[in-house]
Amino acid sequence: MSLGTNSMSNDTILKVEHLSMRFGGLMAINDFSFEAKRGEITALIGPNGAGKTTVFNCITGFYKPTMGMITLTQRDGEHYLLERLRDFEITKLARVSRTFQNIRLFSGLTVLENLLVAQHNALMKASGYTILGLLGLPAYRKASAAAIDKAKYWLDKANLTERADDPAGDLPYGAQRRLEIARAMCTGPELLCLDEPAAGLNPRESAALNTLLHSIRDEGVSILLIEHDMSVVMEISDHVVVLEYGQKISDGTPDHVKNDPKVIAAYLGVEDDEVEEIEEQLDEGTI
Ligand SMILES: Nc1ncnc2c1ncn2[C@@H]1O[C@H](COP(=O)(O)OP(=O)(O)OP(=O)(O)O)[C@@H](O)[C@H]1O
Repeated sequence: MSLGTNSMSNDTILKVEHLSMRFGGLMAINDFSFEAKRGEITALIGPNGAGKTTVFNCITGFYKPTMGMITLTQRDGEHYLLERLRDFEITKLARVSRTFQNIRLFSGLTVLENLLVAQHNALMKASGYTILGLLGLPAYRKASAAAIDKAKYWLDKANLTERADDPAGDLPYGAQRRLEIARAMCTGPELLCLDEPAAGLNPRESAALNTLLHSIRDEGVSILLIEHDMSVVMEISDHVVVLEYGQKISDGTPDHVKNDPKVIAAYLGVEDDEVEEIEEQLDEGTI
């Protein structure tokens, strides 16, 4: 649902307010709020089962939240309430794209074809949805050339130009991950949501991923990611939000979060009364 424009800060691309998600008797997300800033990489982290994927699924329309409001503000100030949109509308209207934990490419199509298929909707629109449009309309020819240019641009950014004509399924794992992200970029998102993009990557592939994510951010596209690999999170994120048992326990810069006793306790699996002890150890510099 588009709300038009209003005075909310245009620096915030995503505002999640009082989000709750119940599965039967389990409150997977409980009154969770955070903001992601435009042009930043925001990481959502937390121990296994903390609720990260559930939050992602609420933002991208796979789940309808039990309660709460999720506002996406585009560059031109247009607002969308994501919890009221269907998943395809979230991609098409609100311009939110996502990737999944498990790679979902068209493995029999070439690398280039994967990037062109992602632009199918824009091309069909330019054709006027007619065969004559496909064959002769100048608008279609222009859109088709633009689609090829965009595909070439993201092939280059993802360092995949040399593999453009190879089947996507033949690429090494890390290259498939970059292709998935390049494909998402071909849909022209304002917010890119990545579910564990570094999972299973070797250090070289991880470095190539970081380069790609930085180049996406440098174009002004905002990134929200779930990631388990702390070295990736600390290296590439501008802002980190930490979830535990469906609730926010920390929110700030990577440095702030890294030194937050509550976060250390959550990751070490200690009880609440041991947090003070960790605080003392942090002050003494013994951890
Ligand atoms: N569709 C569902 N039905 C029932 N329970 C669910 C469903 N999806 C998630 N849950 C539960 O909600 C809680 C949060 O799960 P979620 O997958 O969001 O956590 P996570 O932080 O992404 O975990 P991980 O790091 O292991 O992927 C878990 O207890 C999980 O079992």
